[in-house]
Amino acid sequence: MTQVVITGTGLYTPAHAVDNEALVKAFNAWAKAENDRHADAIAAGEREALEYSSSAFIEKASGIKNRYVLDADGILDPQRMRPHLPERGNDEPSIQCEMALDAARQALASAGIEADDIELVIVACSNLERAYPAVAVELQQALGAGGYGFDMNVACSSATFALETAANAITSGSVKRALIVNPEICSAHLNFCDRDSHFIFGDACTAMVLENDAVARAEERYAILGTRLVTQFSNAIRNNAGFLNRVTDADPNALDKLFVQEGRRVFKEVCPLVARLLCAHLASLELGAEDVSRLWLHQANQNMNDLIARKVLGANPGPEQAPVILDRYANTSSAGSIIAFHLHRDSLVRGDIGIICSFGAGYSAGSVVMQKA
Ligand SMILES: CC(C)(COP(=O)(O)OP(=O)(O)OC[C@H]1O[C@@H](n2cnc3c(N)ncnc32)[C@H](O)[C@@H]1OP(=O)(O)O)[C@@H](O)C(=O)NCCC(=O)NCCSC(=O)CC(=O)O
Repeated sequence: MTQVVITGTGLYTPAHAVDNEALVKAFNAWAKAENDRHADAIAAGEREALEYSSSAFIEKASGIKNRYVLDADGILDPQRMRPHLPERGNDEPSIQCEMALDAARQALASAGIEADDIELVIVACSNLERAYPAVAVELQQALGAGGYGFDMNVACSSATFALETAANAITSGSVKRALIVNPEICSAHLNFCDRDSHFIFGDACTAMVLENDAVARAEERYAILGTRLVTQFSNAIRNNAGFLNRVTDADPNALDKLFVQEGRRVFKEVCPLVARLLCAHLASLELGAEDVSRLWLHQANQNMNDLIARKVLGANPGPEQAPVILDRYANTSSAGSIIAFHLHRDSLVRGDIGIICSFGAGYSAGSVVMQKA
């Protein structure tokens, strides 16, 4: 039987770091200016004054202390409150292709292979820069990869869904090597004027090389023992941006064309869904909590991750067992669990078992159980 292995990973981290203090300062300056602008209406009781944000709340409610973004200046400008990413011409590389190239080259180097060894390129992320041509096809050409490529979007679960897709392509014999990249520009879909969520997201891009074990060259390999995916429709995380916006005569700048969530509901509904998925997946592989050395969980909220890890492992996990990267990176959507895998796997030894787990909009959740070979 074909064994699929992960042989390389890469991570692109944007140059601009924004800590909670800087973000809150910009939000509060914007909120004060709005309140000043509407002072009469507020005094007349016709309008509620905007409340201020606080770093202490953000860290306590989410665990986030910092995020990396493609453009900090636009986000931190109270007159703008959104990144500024100038439009690129058709003859220039797209932003997502550029992010992906950096992460992909690292992943290829760690797998010890060349770009033309790759036969399948999947760009999997929450937001794609354009409708077509696929960013994956642009990346395929920019890298010099062979075969074919396509884009896919399963929001925060894009990476795990792509892992199953790529693993199946290798198992079927269709390709021997695949590259998955997750270029997330979450700062572009985030409403920085929404006190409830302005702190949630950051930008990053991850990459992974998957290979048929029989052709892999890298010494460090993670054998995929199984994948399991689940979806369950919910409006609790939603973004109505889409190509029909122009023709429905809806306001294309309306706030529902950005990320909107009911955070409490997400917390309550998604934790049990994910815990059930992971426990059932382990059981189907005849594994128990005691067999799991590491949980590389989706990085959205620290309290959520603690709860899921407790439900799956039966005890509070140490930082080694369920590594945290959301304190530095915030929620980078599909890239989050892969950043955790990329940065926190060195201490594993041969035979150790770990799970990459995603969850998010859809709802969607994915589990990839791996063993260090
Ligand atoms: C968003 C949250 C951090 C919010 O934390 P809480 O639920 O504890 O907080 P809350 O909204 O109930 O608010 C509690 C109190 O704090 C106040 N409050 C809200 N925002 C504040 C701020 N910025 N500063 C100070 N106070 C604030 C509220 O008004 C309220 O006040 P009062 O008490 O006076 O009423 C959390 O709910 C969360 O992370 N949920 C899970 C979200 C998640 O994982 N989403 C997935 C994202 S989608 C994803 O990952 C990507 C994808 O799928 O694409």
